[in-house]
Amino acid sequence: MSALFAPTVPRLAALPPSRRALEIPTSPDRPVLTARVARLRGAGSMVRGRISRLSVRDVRFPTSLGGHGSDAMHTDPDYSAAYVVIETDAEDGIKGCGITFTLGKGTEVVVCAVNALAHHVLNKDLKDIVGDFRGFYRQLTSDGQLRWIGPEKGVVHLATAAVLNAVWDLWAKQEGKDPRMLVSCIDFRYITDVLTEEDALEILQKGQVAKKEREKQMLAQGYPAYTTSCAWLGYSDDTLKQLCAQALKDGWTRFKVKVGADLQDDVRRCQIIRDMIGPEKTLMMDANQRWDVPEAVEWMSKLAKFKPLWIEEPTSPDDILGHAAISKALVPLGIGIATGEQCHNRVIFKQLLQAKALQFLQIDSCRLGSVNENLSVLLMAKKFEIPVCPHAGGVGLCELVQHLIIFDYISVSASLKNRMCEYVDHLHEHFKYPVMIQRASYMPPKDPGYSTEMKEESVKKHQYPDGEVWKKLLAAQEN
Ligand SMILES: C[C@H](O)[C@@H](O)[C@@H](O)[C@H](O)C(=O)O
Ligand SMILES: [Mg+2]
Repeated sequence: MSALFAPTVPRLAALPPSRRALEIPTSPDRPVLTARVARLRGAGSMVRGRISRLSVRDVRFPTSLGGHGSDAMHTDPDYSAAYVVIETDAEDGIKGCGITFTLGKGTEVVVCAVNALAHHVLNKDLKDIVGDFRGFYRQLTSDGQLRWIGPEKGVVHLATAAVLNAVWDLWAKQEGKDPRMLVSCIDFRYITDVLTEEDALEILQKGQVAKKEREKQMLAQGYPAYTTSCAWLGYSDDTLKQLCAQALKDGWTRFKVKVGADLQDDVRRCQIIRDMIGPEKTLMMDANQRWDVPEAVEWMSKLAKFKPLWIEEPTSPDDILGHAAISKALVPLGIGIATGEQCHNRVIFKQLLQAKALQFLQIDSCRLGSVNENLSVLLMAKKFEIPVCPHAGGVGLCELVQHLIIFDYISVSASLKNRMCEYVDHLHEHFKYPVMIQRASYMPPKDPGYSTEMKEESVKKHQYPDGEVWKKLLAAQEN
């Protein structure tokens, strides 16, 4: 039902109206493509085209000017994206769009990496790519020369995410997916000690039970969200109060506040927000990797009175045992550990789970190797019974990750307990299929694809350094 995964919606939406009548909604015991439809189209004809063009652009939004997105470590973030578009020779006008999220200057480095990866995609048939998606994923992440500057982490992995997100968008616009197909996209290398292909299939098959009810529930109520928009670190107390009052009016019940730079500031800001939202509503805190391990425990002991559900990224994202130590100290105070937005790959997530280092797992649609790698993490989280609460915000992260988390609920976790997806109220107007929030919940996307496509006008305006917005800003800086 989420447009990326539910077999019915993307295909219905992608087809011309005259052919929609042929579609029969899928159910667990019905193949994705019904025999009748397959016969009419010619089996396999849904996946079509050879990738004939890949373009990548450096798109930046000057969010730092308003302090939007600021935290204890990223004080002047310009929300940006390396924006990839792939086209095919199929002459159907369908293109695949992919992004990865970056902050300003970092974008130009990611753009270079995308260009370095492009030859893996160009001139390939989409059918061959998705026919062996696991192999293709491995080809991209195991490039004999590029993996040296990864492997599967940092700039090359962000570039991999952007490229693969475009492939998923293209594929999702063309056809739906079933459990076996999804499992065949996952590279299980390095994780078979906790999740095998058989485990994955078993989880997904169990996830088919009562799936229709969960789909209906999502369509009616949406997926619960929380907001980070009120309490960026660079916001004044007045802005914080004003945004918080508005969010309460809009029905938000879960809030995240940035902490970690100055304890007195944190105490004051947390007091303001707790007073405004009251004792019952949910509060989360995010330190963005600011502390050492003992410092994290000490600092959070002082903020415990504000009853945070979790502290996010208390220390280096690479410090698995450090997270475990912090978790051991803070869980007795009722504070869980959340992390993931800067986790390199599935291996780090595996170890975080093995080490009992987190209580909330935060996948990121643009840092991990696209849907392929995120699927493996969702399945591992299910195996360890750790709730997934995705990282979103940035540019387009909400648009992408809503597909993953709604899929998680419908087909993997089957639970909403302790689960919610981040929401940030910025930059959605630049997307062709922006997220829809109702009653503080993500309403399932119904348009074809992965909601990755940006409006051409927005891309042109914000392209760095020649777009209209940057030309003006850069000229003003010179004067
Ligand atoms: C620089 C960014 O805005 C981060 O502060 C942001 O992604 C944040 O960690 C979050 O959890 O939303
Ligand atoms: Mg965060």
